[in-house]
Amino acid sequence: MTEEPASPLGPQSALIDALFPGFSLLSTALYTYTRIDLTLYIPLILVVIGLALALKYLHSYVWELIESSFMSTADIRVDDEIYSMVMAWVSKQGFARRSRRFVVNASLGSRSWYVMWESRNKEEQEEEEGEDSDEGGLDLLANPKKKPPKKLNYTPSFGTHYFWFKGRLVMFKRYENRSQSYVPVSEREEVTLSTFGRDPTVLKELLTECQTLFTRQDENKTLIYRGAYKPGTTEPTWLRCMSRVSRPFSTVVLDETIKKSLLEDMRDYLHPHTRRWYSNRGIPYRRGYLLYGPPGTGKSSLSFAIAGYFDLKIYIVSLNSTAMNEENLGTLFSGLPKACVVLLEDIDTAGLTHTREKPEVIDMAAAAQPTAIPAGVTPGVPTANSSGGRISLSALLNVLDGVASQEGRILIMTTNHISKLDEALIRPGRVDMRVPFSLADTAMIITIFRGIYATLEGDYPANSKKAKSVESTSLLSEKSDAAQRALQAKAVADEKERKAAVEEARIAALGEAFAKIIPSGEFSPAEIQGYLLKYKRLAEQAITNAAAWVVEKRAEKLKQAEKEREKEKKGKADQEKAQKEKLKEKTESKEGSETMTSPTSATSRSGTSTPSSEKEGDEVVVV
Ligand SMILES: Nc1ncnc2c1ncn2[C@@H]1O[C@H](COP(=O)(O)OP(=O)(O)OP(=O)(O)O)[C@@H](O)[C@H]1O
Repeated sequence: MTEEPASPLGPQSALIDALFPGFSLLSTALYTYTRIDLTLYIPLILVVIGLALALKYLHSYVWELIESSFMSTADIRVDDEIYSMVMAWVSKQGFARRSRRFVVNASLGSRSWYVMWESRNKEEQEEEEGEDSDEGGLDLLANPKKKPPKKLNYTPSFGTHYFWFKGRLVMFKRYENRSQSYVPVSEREEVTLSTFGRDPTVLKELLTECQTLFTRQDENKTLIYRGAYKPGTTEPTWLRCMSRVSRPFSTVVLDETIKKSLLEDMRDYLHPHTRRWYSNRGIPYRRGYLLYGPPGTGKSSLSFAIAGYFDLKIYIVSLNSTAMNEENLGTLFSGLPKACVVLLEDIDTAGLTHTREKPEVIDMAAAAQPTAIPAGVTPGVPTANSSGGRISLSALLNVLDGVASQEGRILIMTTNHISKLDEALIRPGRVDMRVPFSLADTAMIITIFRGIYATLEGDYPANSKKAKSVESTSLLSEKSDAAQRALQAKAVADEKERKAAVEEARIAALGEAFAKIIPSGEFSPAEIQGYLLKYKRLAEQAITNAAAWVVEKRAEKLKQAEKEREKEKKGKADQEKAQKEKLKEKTESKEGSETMTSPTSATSRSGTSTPSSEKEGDEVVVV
């Protein structure tokens, strides 16, 4: 009889099992089937494990030593614009395209700033491509379904990726920072760029290249920023929301003298020497403009045109936003660049309190009504205003004048009702120039008409049928000699010029005819432009139908005015009713308290003939 093989493990099995769970089971099984005694190898296994751990530690220690002593590293902040710049550059590199594990982004809905930039640019680029291909563009209009799907963006996933830049090996490291558990996963990343060598010049060159590529996309564009919270935080910051092709200053129809003086004033203000001039005299280097006039007269358009003309970024502040308070506004203003345009639109509707010193305090009685207070406002605590916004006039003035407010900025405020504004807001020093806008007069109507119908450079893309038909005459005699060709070219140019002059005269005559039908000072440029856009390529038809449009528009305006009068009347009636009810309630509660007063006072009241006015008057008389 053969003896059962004894377990290879001795008493030390419990200790080994504690260190490596399941070891005894594995070694017994191995011994049963192969007769290999694993316990004999325990020292060897321990040595191997120890060595592996030591090597791992050594590796990270040595690598850290190399990184700190022999490498240069740039940490890329994910909440800064540089992140978008680096990612946009990386996505165009071969190593990113070859990467087998990558991050893919498709929509603007993503929280990543890079995606916002990238998608927006792709959309703009696609739109521009659509405009350039004449036939394709029309095709898309006829069949919108044909629009190609949005392109996807690929960037390498978490890990270390290597690439060559200017003959140097560069490491692009993207990893998740697990310690930031309070921010969304998509924002929890860290990005670094490193290269061998103690000189970081190559990294700086790489970052400059990223920046150049990024800003090249913005040439001739006005960049628009709005206030927003930093991803995953409640810290306000400026977020680039879009870029627009800069609007030529000449396309804003405004009195030429006003336009000229405005431009001269701004040019002088932005001159490099002006800052010193201001500081020498102890005057804060700021300038404010107030654009006022009826709606649709070009106030916002002029603001954007100014930003484009001086190549400045434009920062739009929404004072009506429920998230806007003095602290947030202050943080935003302190984050403004040295020279920029800050736009406060429709300042009269921003719901600023009209007194500087007395912020409104919410009535505790009204607070009992569930709808009386906007969400997030504490009863009894001074509030900025009563109409939704959170900012008071004094808070706004503090921010505009305060130390945090960046010097060098151009502040533009627009309003439809200058009379509604507090004098403090528009006093000299805060508003240095007031620019009036008005409804379209005859000259403006003609200019708007010409602006729509005159053929401008780039109206027809080079490859379009119309452009080709204009150029075709020059191809007629390719075989003729040089002198002949020069003569022909001149003849073609002359012919083109003559045609352009004839066309210009025709449009001017049509413009005058149009201006005779449209009454001066009755409609805004926006209304006239809106009407003409219905007949974009049919100038004559626009003139034919203009009289009917005027009649229709007048009727519409009358109706609108009637509606507003009704609304006003109703508002007044409601107000009166509420006042009466309040008075009634007050009298009733007073009478109630009087019946509850002491007999002495009751006697004295009945005994003395108190004048009725005193009886009904305020508490001071009663006391
Ligand atoms: N003076 C103008 N010159 C050229 N275009 C104008 C002018 N006024 C209005 N428009 C056109 O009308 C549209 C609306 O203009 P804009 O938004 O600038 O007016 P606004 O005065 O700022 O209006 P609101 O007070 O309602 O904000 C724009 O498309 C703009 O092109």
